[in-house]
Amino acid sequence: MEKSVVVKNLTKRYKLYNNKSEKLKDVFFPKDYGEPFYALRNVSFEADHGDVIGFVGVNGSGKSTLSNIIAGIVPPTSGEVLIDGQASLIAVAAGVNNELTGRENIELKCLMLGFTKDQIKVLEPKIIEFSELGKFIDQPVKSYSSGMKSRLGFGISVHTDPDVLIIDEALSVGDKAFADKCLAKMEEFKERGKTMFFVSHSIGQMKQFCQKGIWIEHGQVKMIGSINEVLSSYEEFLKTYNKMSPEEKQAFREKGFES
Ligand SMILES: Nc1ncnc2c1ncn2[C@@H]1O[C@H](COP(=O)(O)OP(=O)(O)OP(=O)(O)O)[C@@H](O)[C@H]1O
Repeated sequence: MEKSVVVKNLTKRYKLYNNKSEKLKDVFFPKDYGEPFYALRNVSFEADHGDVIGFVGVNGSGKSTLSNIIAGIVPPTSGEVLIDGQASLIAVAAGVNNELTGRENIELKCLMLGFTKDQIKVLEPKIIEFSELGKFIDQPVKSYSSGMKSRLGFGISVHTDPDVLIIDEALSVGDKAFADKCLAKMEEFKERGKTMFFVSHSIGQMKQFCQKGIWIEHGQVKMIGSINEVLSSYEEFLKTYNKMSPEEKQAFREKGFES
């Protein structure tokens, strides 16, 4: 494949229900129940090999939905994502099974990615050392803090060498020392020409790390360009957005309801 990632006309529609009974009835009468909500609408873009692209947008604009679909964790309602190789997502709430221990998660994820038992024996100690989880590695992940889950997810993703790495807010929950270690690893990936998507509310990290930016608003691409261009327009918009009352902000975010 010439491009690293091709995203074509991606739409994700959820349905919102007022209660559980509505959700059940929707199975039988899908036209009558549930209010459609578009988390993404006709999103298209391409990434070249080695691109480091930041997704910006206010809360609820669709950045995580897009990240999850690119990683293959959430199916789109329509449209498609083509990836040259394997994509891996690092996010606080994704990719790890809460019922399993940290070690079991490492083994499961590596097996799913096609690593042999001998390869896993080599990888496992490296992932454990990177994650700095100590004896918690043999505790179920449901007992982990969000920072600990992020450490485990980060450790697994960077050591399994994906072709495309998606980092969704995973740095914001760790402490500074761990975030620095992750940023160093991400720089290493960048030097090796990997394609990366980065979601963060930290404008500073975006500027430091990304070359290109995609601004998502109401589930649609508002702007694609160099990271400096996109961030300067986005920061300009934030000046107005930040002055809105909580009600006005909510009304702005809920625009996805309009079909
Ligand atoms: N499973 C779901 N069911 C219904 N709505 C959902 C679901 N997942 C996400 N959404 C909605 O889709 C919209 C986009 O959510 P998403 O998490 O992609 O936003 P985001 O840009 O990543 O926000 P944030 O900056 O707060 O992380 C939100 O309005 C959210 O409520």
